[in-house]
Amino acid sequence: MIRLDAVTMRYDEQGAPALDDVTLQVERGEFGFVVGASGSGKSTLMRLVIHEKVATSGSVLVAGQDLRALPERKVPALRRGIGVVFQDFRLLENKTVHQNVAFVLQVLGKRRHHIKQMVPETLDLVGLDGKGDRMPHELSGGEQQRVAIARAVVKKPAILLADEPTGNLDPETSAEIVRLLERINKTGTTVLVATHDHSIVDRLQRRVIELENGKLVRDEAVGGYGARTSRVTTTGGVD
Ligand SMILES: Nc1ncnc2c1ncn2[C@@H]1O[C@H](COP(=O)(O)OP(=O)(O)OP(=O)(O)O)[C@@H](O)[C@H]1O
Repeated sequence: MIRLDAVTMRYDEQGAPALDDVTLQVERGEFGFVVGASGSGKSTLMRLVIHEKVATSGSVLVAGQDLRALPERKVPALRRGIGVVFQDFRLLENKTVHQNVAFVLQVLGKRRHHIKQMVPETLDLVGLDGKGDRMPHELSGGEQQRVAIARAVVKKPAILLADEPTGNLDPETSAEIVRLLERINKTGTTVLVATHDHSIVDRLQRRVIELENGKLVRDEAVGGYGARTSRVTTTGGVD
C-alpha cells in the first residue's frame, strides 16, 4: 500500500537529511506507529506519502503508484484516497460538526443524497451521534478530534495518516481516540500514526517504525515505544 525504497529527503542542500535512506513498506490493512524524537522525520514521512513534498532521491509508491512519476492531474485522486488527521484538529470554526464533515464531500462534488447518508453514518462511527449541530467550540478536545477523524474518513480513504493525533489530549481521551483509529483500521483502512505517546504504543503492541535523525532504526511487527536490543526488520509482499 505504501512503499519507500531508499528514500532520502533534504529540505535544503546543505542541511542534514530529514529522511536518510529509508526503506519500508506498509501492507494494505495494516496498523502501524511511527515513533521517534522530535525532528526525527515522522511528519516528513507523512508529507511524502500525501505528495506534499517530493523525495530528493529514492522512490515512494502509494497504492502502486510511483509518486516521482505522478502527473499533476493525478494528485487530487491520490489525496482522495488518503485521510489525514493532525494534532491541532484543524476544524472550520464557523461551521457545525455536520457541516465540517459534509464540506469534504461537497468539495469532492458528491450528490446531496450521498452526503445526507454518509455524514450521519460517519458521525455515528466516530461516536458523535446526535452532536452534528454543535459548533467546534462547544466540543471537548477529544470530541473535536473525533470530528477531524470523521472528516478524514468520510470519503472512505484506503489510507489514514494521523500525525500526533493525541498530542493535545489527556491520557484517557487519547486511549479512546486510539481505539477509534483501531476501529477504523478494522474496516480495512491502512492506518499510520506518528506519535510521541509511549503509553498508547506500549498498550497496543502493534507494528512500530522508529526513526532517529531521519534514519530507520527499528521496524518491528509487534512492539512497544522503547527500543529493544535486537532490531528486527520486517519485510513483506508489495501491494
Ligand atoms: N519545511 C522545512 N524546511 C526545512 N527543514 C525542515 C522542514 N520541515 C522539517 N524540517 C526538518 O526536517 C527534520 C525532520 O522534521 P519532521 O517534522 O519530519 O520531524 P518529526 O519527527 O515529525 O518532528 P515532531 O515530532 O517535532 O513533529 C527536522 O530536522 C526538521 O527541522
